[in-house]
Amino acid sequence: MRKTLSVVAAILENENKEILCALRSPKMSIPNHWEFPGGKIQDGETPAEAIEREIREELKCSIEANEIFLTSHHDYDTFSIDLTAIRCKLVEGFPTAQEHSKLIWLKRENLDSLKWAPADVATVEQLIKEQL
Ligand SMILES: Nc1nc2c([nH]c(=O)n2[C@H]2C[C@H](O)[C@@H](COP(=O)(O)OP(=O)(O)OP(=O)(O)O)O2)c(=O)[nH]1
Repeated sequence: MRKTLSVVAAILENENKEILCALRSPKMSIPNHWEFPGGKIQDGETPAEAIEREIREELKCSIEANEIFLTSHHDYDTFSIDLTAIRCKLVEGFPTAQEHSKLIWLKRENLDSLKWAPADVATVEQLIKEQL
């Protein structure tokens, strides 16, 4: 049976209203695609706990999970993903890439210039739409 991953992703906005975008490295699954940083929810974790842990591990900074922005489902060829995008606030430190190839802050209207992981397209569209 096809596996469904439960994944959380952080929507982090800076004081210039730019959103943090992360480029998956050639070594990661779905390589060379942009995503909202995050990862798989572990057993027993709430989505908020999962995103706070993932960002601590992946970007070496502390965030606080605020509200859920969007939940979406996407079928890849070999697995499916339930993606929960959560609005988050930076509380300590500054995001630095550990595994990602690159981190950039982008205005919402420019988000669609990147090659996103297919599961993220719904979230990107909602972010762009929200601004109009
Ligand atoms: N973190 C994150 N993952 C995403 C997004 N969109 C998307 O399709 N994914 C996929 C990529 C991965 O297959 C999965 C997330 O798990 P992960 O980040 O722990 O993936 P990984 O395979 O690099 O990690 P691992 O199994 O090697 O520990 O969800 C997104 O916006 N953020």
